[in-house]
Amino acid sequence: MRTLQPLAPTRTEPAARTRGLTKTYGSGDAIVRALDGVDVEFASGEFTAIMGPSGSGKSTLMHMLAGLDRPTSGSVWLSNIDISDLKDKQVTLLRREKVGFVFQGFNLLPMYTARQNILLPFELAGRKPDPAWFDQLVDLLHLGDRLTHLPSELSGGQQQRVAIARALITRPAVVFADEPTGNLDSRSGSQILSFLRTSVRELGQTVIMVTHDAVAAAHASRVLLLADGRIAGEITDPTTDAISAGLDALRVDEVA
Ligand SMILES: Nc1ncnc2c1ncn2[C@@H]1O[C@H](COP(=O)(O)OP(=O)(O)OP(=O)(O)O)[C@@H](O)[C@H]1O
Repeated sequence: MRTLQPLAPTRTEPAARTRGLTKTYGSGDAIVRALDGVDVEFASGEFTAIMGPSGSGKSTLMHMLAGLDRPTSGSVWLSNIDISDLKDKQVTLLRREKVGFVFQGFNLLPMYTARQNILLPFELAGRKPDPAWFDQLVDLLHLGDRLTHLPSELSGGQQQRVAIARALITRPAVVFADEPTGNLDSRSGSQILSFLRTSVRELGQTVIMVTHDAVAAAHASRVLLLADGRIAGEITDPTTDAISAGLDALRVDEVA
């Protein structure tokens, strides 16, 4: 068993934060305020789940934080860099360096082996990976005997473990996970959530996960509740029951 090396134990500034973050779609009577003046911070080395009713702005918030879309107004800092005013090309380069993604549908390249998929971010950036870090992640995610396999030869859980290794290989400031267990059975899903939690607790990774699943969110150290494009609440050290109660309270507010 290898000794796990923390990512960067001295980092103290938030991994990501927003001020007055607003995103509207459409105009006039048809305007939709997907995010409405959101102020939020994500500490380095924290595992946050973002929850809320359908249409509350979860995906929009994640896209803004990851620099995949632009705010209408307000600011987003990723690793203390204000990305709101950067040019598209600068955001793309920053995202490549600072952000890892884990998607519901795994999003692996079908003609690449597991090893090639994990190393893809380095291929794109034209940089060399750290072989010791690669070995450590492969060990941690139990992928040692799957590296030469294509995604079609892997189970869903194994494919998602490859996707997590690919997200972590660049030691990004933030890993964004979008419903990472949505396509998995409960056993594989719970393994994936444990790996994400281990990456936070033992490697110092910062993870921000969007999910509808209270059981999944209970693996996080904090749950942010969104409603109508605003932060409607926060639960620290969440349990499934506390999360369900928080979501129920939002539904009651919606009906009232
Ligand atoms: N490209 C777009 N054009 C117009 N409206 C949009 C667009 N993207 C999102 N919206 C609207 O913004 C609001 C927030 O959407 P968002 O997808 O962020 O919610 P969500 O909480 O992720 O929802 P879900 O849980 O259903 O995925 C919704 O009212 C949605 O219809």
